[in-house]
Amino acid sequence: MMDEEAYSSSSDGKILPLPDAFVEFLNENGLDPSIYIACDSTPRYIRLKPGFEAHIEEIEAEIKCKLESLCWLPNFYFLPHDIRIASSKVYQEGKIYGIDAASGAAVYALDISSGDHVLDLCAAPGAKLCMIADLLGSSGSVTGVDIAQHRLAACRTMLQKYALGDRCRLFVADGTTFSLLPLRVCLDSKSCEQTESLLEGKSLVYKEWTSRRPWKERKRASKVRENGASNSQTQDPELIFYGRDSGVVGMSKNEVCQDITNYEVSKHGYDKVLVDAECTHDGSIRHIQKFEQWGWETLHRRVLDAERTDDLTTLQLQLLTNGFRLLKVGGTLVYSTCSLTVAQNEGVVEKFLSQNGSAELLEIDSAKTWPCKSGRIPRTLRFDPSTSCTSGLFVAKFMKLAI
Ligand SMILES: C[S@@+](CC[C@H](N)C(=O)[O-])C[C@H]1O[C@@H](n2cnc3c(N)ncnc32)[C@H](O)[C@@H]1O
Repeated sequence: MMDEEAYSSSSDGKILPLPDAFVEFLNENGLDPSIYIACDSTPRYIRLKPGFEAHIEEIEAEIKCKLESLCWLPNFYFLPHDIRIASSKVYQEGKIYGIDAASGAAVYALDISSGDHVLDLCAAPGAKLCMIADLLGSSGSVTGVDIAQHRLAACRTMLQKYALGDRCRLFVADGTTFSLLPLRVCLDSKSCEQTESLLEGKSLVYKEWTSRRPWKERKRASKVRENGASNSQTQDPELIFYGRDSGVVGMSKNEVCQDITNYEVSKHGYDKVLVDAECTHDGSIRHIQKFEQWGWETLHRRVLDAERTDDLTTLQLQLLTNGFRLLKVGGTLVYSTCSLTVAQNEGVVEKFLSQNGSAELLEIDSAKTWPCKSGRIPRTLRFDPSTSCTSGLFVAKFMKLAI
């Protein structure tokens, strides 16, 4: 339980289970602290893996509760607070997984079609990446990038658990400088049967991925990581996973990691990019609640510190700019954060638009039936617990125009 002194009152006199410093942070950022009152009643959600619709009764029997579907998002169900799914067979087999409905909406905003090549620039731990891979079906590809190796390793585990990795590649890399194209050209022209051979010039080709990598290869990767730790700007992307249909199998390292020109990007860049950027997580009620265990004193350093917020907005703009650079002309990008502050959302969007003449802010068509509010810039969206019965999320969508 929280300390008595950790309670604070909102402008309408309601008692909030939040420390004064956090309420002050919300007030400074123009956020209504009372949205956090709904935190205890905000539902949890699960997504049913497509193809398992006929198994719903079996799933209900196993988790011992009736599942109510969410009317505005396909395959999403409410999960009562007292139901635990982690030890259930259906969860362990990957038929259901926990993901907030607002996160699901950000992925739907991408409007993924079969055959798309998708880049997820801040992919770990991977709930959105799994959903992207799910929506992609049996063509196209998804490339996940994250700077945190251990978090991306968790994402790899999740992809394997849900059997969604066939068309995925995962790179440990800095999303602000990541510069690899999708392997669309190669996917069209190469067959996986060339895997066992060596290419001319003795360049090694990637064989089918296995978790049991040869000792020499693991040593090389850890050396690269060590060197990179002292000079993260020049670190090469490290491929930590690729599926059998990701286009990597049968390719040489040089082919996978080749340099690109702007002309190539405009034609062969990604069809869709998700930049679910690092942020202060202040919109994620469950994240804020964790400070009860971590100690409210750490909230200042992790969320409220103005210097950290300035660094974050710079990082967010760089991630958005680089994600947009890797988009082909006519492609679309979704920028999202689980912060509700203006600086990390509309502030970043405004700066980005002023620096990128080929970016157009798009209306998100599917959002017409979503229970969310418009952001301070028209066409942007805000989810929050009291409006949407979800965690807080900001979503903006852009298209790359030919100029
Ligand atoms: C909000 S989380 C992403 C959540 C993820 N999209 C999901 O659905 O599970 C932000 C992620 O950005 C990553 N990150 C932070 N700085 C980065 C950078 N410069 N390049 C790539 N990823 C970065 C963090 O490691 C973190 O995993």
